[in-house]
Amino acid sequence: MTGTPGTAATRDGEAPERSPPCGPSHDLTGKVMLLGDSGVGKTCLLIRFRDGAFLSGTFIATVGIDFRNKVVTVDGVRVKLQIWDTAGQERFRSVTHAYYRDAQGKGLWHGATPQPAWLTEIHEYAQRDVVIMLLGNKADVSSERVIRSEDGEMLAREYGVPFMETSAKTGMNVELAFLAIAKELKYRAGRQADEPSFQIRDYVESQKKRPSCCSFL
Ligand SMILES: Nc1nc2c(ncn2[C@@H]2O[C@H](COP(=O)(O)OP(=O)(O)OP(=O)(O)O)[C@@H](O)[C@H]2O)c(=O)[nH]1
Ligand SMILES: [Mg+2]
Repeated sequence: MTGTPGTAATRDGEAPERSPPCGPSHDLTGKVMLLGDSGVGKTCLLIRFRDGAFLSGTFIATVGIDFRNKVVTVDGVRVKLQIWDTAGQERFRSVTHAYYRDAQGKGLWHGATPQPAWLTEIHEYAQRDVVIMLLGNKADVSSERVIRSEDGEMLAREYGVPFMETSAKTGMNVELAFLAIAKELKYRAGRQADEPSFQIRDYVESQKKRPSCCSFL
């Protein structure tokens, strides 16, 4: 869908993209960016989604920007998500801004408190019709979870974006977060005549799991 930086690049251990004899491996491509403060779990969410594993142990902050591809099938359409994992540290901000322009989907992951500043950044640097999703990661950590959830819901309502809590540790809602973006991109790419309209916020609300709760209730 876009000529994005790195589209033709290959990673260590990742084969260069070639079409198999029977046709291309996907029907459309979308670029997704993960944004948020350092340590909120962006890289872990990507690894959970891509490889089904959790990176526990020593925290290694991302330097600059990195990407992984994953093809998902939504409603019979294969969508290649090119997922850009940005560094949350302030000193890399100018590097990551350069990549905003071509992204169709963005995930904002927040740890303890929602960060409206990231939404302001997206509006400043990204395309107008970018798909934004607000995620509250580390939902498996019980402390302050409910407060976080309420804050997240409120911020999401204010900005008109979907919100869900995720956990890279348990996998909760991780697949859904990426699939919802893939569905939206597929819907935008070409709606069939008999296809019902797709509202990403309604879809997320109907599908998301809520953290099983709460020690003080
Ligand atoms: N309990 C719990 N810990 C998590 C979760 N996600 C990430 N972590 C931990 O949080 C720390 C930071 O995770 P990263 O994914 O590296 O954070 P990041 O957002 O990529 O940070 P930067 O690359 O600096 O922007 C690591 O120690 C992870 O093990 C989660 O869902 N639950
Ligand atoms: Mg990282």
